[in-house]
Formats: sequence, C-alpha cells, structure tokens
Amino acid sequence: ERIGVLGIPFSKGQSRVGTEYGPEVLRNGGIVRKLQNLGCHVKDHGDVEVIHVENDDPEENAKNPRTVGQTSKLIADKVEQVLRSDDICVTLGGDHSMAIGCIAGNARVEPDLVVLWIDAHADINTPMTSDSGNIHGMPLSFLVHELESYVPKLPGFEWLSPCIHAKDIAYIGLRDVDAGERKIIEKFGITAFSMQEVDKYGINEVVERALRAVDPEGKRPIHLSFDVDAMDPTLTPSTGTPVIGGLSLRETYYIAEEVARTGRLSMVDVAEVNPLLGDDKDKKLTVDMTISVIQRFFGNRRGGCYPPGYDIP
Ligand SMILES: N[C@@H](CCCCC(O)O)C(=O)O
Ligand SMILES: [Mn+2]
Ligand SMILES: [Mn+2]
Ligand SMILES: [Mn+2]
Repeated sequence: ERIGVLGIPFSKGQSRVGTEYGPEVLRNGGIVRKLQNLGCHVKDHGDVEVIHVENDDPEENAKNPRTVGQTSKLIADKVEQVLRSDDICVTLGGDHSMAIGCIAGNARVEPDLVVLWIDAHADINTPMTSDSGNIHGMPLSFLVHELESYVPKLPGFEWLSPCIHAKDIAYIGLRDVDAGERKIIEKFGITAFSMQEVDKYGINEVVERALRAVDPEGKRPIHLSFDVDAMDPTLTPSTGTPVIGGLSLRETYYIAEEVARTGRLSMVDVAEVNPLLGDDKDKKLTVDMTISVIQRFFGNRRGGCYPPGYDIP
C-alpha cells in the first residue's frame, strides 16, 4: 500500500496549548520510518497550513469558529489531494476538530466511507449541546446529514456540507458522553460500544459487531478516527481530556489488526497527542504507545509479518 502521511499541527478546537506539537513528536518518534520498515511505501506530505483568524469571537457558543472552519477547509483540500495520489492517508494531529476536514476530504474521494470512531468521547455535541464550546467535542455534528437542521452554519464553515449518515458511524471506547450526545446517539440510532460493552462482550465481539453494523456486506472504505484518549491514561497520559478505565494496549492492537485485515482502510486520524502535558516519561510513553498502535494498522501483526514477496532462502 502507498501511505501518505500528513501533519495537522492544530490546537484551536480546544483550549490547551500543545496538540500543535503532535505531528512533530510523532515524526520524531519514528512513525514514517517504522511504517516503511513494514514494507509500506510511505510519503510524508508535510504539514497542513494552519489559519489563524484574529478576533475570532465565539459564535453560537463555539470557540475559534473561523480559525477551525477555515483550517478545516485546508485540511479537506489537502487530504483529498493526498488520497488522489496515495492509497491510504495517515493524519497526525492535532486536536480532534481535525476530523472535520479529514472526513470531509476523504468523503470526496470515497463517498461510501464508514467511520469507526475510537475515543473515550463521542465528539458529536452540537454548538448548542456543548458545555465547553470546544469544537474538538463537536466534529461529527458538522458531518452528519441527520444533524444538519440542529447545527447553525458557523462563520468559517460555509464550505462544508454533511457527508455521512448516522448509520455510517460506529463508536468503540466511550466512557465520557454528554447528555446531548447520548440523546443524539439514541435518537439517530448510532452504533456505540462503550467500555461497558467492551467488558460485556469482549473486544473481538465488539469489533465484529461494529464492522457488521456499519458495513454488513464488507465492502465499504473505512475512515478510522483514533483519539489517543481512547486508550487508558496509563498508556497515553499526554492528552488533554484523559478518562480512566480505557482500552488496554492489547484491545487497541486488536482493533487495529482487525481493521487492517478488512483490507478496506482508507484513512487513520491520530488525534489529541499533547506532548506538553505530563513529564518527559509520559510524553515518550504516549508517543511510543501511539506509534505501536498505528503500526498494527499496516501489517505489523503480533503473530509476525514479512515483506511482500519474501520467502525463506
Ligand atoms: N464532551 C466534552 C469533551 C470532548 C473531548 C474531545 C476529544 O474527544 O477529542 C466536550 O464536548 O467538551
Ligand atoms: Mn477523546
Ligand atoms: Mn448522503
Ligand atoms: Mn476525540
């Protein structure tokens, strides 16, 4: 597979400084080389240009709307460009508002995509249901057809139209869901496996049910949006909204290996790495755990692997 890596040094979807350094620390952690060592053809497309709008006052309770909206358009355009030249795009974030542009861009190339959202959070607040006003808690609400009449057209978002349906989304890892988000999940029948279901059914059954729910015929391209806070904070402490009781390393590996096995992975977003949070040990652990998970989307199976065409001498 040809992989296109794209950095998204962005933090204005939330209030903490630091996720803008996510791409840098993931690259320094060797993510490009480690994917190449798996036999993948990897092209690093550099970073998306980030827009900074002065006096970007909140609108309808959403913070930095112009900055987020205009940057999201650049993300969508760049992602579309990468996916027209490479098979798979891996985006290195950046806060999870990046997913607005990532999914919008991917949907231009793969309109039939489904979304697997691996996250402690549902990230589907509308500007009105959000308590924080942080757009990293809202990305899916701008993308889902069924929510279009519930979401005001914010300045900076004029370019964006919804491009997925509620039934095309499956969550794994939820454990901190706001009231408005829970209502939306139930009202529109979004497939959602919280940590309770992971404990009840086991990760293998959860992954199987999630994939079957969004893509019963097993033919649709997969957009996997991975918020590192889906994993337990003992594994990825350097993130802005940690929640205890998260996915284990092995559960997260399993998700990645099963999604890889479909052969239909179109894009992986890696969101919410914040290297300014925690000490140096926390930062290194977060980067190493994150990269080890990403490797498993691209053939590094625990049962071993070998380069294409390899045979024993
Ligand atoms: N649901 C909270 C927390 C959102 C966390 C966002 C992260 O998952 O990208 C909010 O809306 O502010
Ligand atoms: Mn999260
Ligand atoms: Mn449609
Ligand atoms: Mn998230």
